[in-house]
Amino acid sequence: MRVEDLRVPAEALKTALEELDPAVRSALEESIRRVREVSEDELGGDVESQPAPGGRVTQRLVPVQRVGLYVPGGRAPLASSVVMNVVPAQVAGVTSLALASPPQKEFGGLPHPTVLAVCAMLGIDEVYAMGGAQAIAGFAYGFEGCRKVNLVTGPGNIYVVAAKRFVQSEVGIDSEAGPTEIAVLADDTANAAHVAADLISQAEHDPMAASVLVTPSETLAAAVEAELEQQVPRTKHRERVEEALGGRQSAVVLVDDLDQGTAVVDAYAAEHLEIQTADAEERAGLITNAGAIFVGGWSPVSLGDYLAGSNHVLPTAGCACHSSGLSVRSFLKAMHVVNYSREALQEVAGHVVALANAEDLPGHGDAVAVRFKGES
Ligand SMILES: NC(=O)c1ccc[n+]([C@@H]2O[C@H](COP(=O)([O-])OP(=O)(O)OC[C@H]3O[C@@H](n4cnc5c(N)ncnc54)[C@H](O)[C@@H]3O)[C@@H](O)[C@H]2O)c1
Ligand SMILES: N[C@H](CO)Cc1c[nH]c[nH+]1
Ligand SMILES: [Zn+2]
Repeated sequence: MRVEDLRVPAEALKTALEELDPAVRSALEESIRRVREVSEDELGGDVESQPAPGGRVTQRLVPVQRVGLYVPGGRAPLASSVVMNVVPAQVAGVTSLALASPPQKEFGGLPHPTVLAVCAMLGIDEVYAMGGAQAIAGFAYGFEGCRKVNLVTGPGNIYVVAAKRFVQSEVGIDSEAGPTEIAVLADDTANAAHVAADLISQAEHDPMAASVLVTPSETLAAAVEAELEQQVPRTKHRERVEEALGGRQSAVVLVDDLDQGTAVVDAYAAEHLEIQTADAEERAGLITNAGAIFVGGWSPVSLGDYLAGSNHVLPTAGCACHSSGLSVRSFLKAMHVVNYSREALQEVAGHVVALANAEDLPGHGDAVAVRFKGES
C-alpha cells in the first residue's frame, strides 16, 4: 500500500503499548528477559595478548554505530522479531537503531500494533512503515528523513533476502535469513504427532518454507505422514502449509541408519534442526551445519521462535555452512590495537626487513629500519 509519511509517529507507538493485550505483554517481557540474558552472557570482552615482551595486541570489540532492523509483516506480523533484532543490538551497545516493518492496510498504513508496542517496550522510537526490498534499500542508501545505516539485519521473504544480498557493497548484513526451514532427524523413539506438529509449525510461515523429516524408521515415517493427514486440514493456514509441504523443498527422507541421517542433515544445513532420537544430545554434538539445533522431544522450534532465549533470526538456503544466526556478536566489530615498545620493535626489525624484501616492498622494511638508523 502507499503511505504518505514512512516515519511512525511517537503517538502511535505510545498508543500501541497502552492497548497491548496484557497476556501478550507479559509473554514479550519474558522473551525479552531471556534473549537479554543470553546476549549478555555471549557479549565477551576485549582480549589482550603479548606475543613478545613489550609487544601487545588487543582485540577490542566495538559496536556498529547505526543499524537498520527489519521485522516481517507480510503474511504474519512477527512482533517477536523485534525482540530478536533489538535486544542483542542494545546489549552490544549500538546507539542508533532504526526499525522497519510493512504498513498494514487495516491499521491505516502503520505497521502492526503489536510490532509497534514491542518497539515502545524496548525504547525504539525510529520506526518506519516500509516492507520488502524497499525497506532494505531505504536503510542501505538512506532517504529524506532517514540516515543510511551501517548494518541491516533481520529476516524476511525472498524479496527481502534478495535485497539484502544486493546491498552488500553499500552496508553490512547479518545473514541471508529467508524463507523458513525445519529439518527433523528422528528415530522410533520420537512422537509422530509432535514431529508432524513441528513440521506444520514452520510450514505455516510461507508457501516456500521447507519441512523435512529424515529418519531410518519406516514406521515413524508412515506415522508422521498419517499425523500430517490428520493435522493439516485442522490448521488455520492450511493452504499455505499444504503448498509448503507439497513443494519440492519439503520431503520425508528415508535413510539406512542414523549416521547416514546425520550426514544428510549436516549437508542440508537447515535453518532449524530438531534431533529427536534416543541419543539426541550426543548426536547434536556431531552436527556442524545448522542455524540452530533443538535437542530432544521438549525443545521444539516454536520454543526457540519465542521463548528459549536463543535467537530466531537464522541463516537459510544452506548459508548455515558459513553464517551464524543473529546474536550480540552480529552487532560488534573486532579491532586489533597494536602497541609495541621500542625494544619489542627492534627485536623483530630484521624479520620485517627480510619479509618486506621477499615481497619486493623495501619501503616497508625502510619504515622500520629508519627508526634504528645508526644502531647496529
Ligand atoms: N530465516 C529467518 O530467520 C526467518 C525468521 C522469521 C521469518 N522468516 C521468513 O520471513 C518471511 C516473511 O515473509 P512475509 O512475506 O510474510 O513478510 P515480509 O515482511 O518478509 O515481506 C513482505 C513484503 O514483501 C514484499 N513483496 C511481497 N510480494 C512481493 C512481490 N510479488 N514482489 C515484490 N515484493 C513483494 C512487499 O514489500 C511486502 O511488504 C517468510 O518467508 C518467513 O519464513 C525467516
Ligand atoms: N520460525 C521463524 C524463523 O524461521 C521465526 C518466527 C517468528 N515468529 C514465529 N516464528
Ligand atoms: Zn516460526
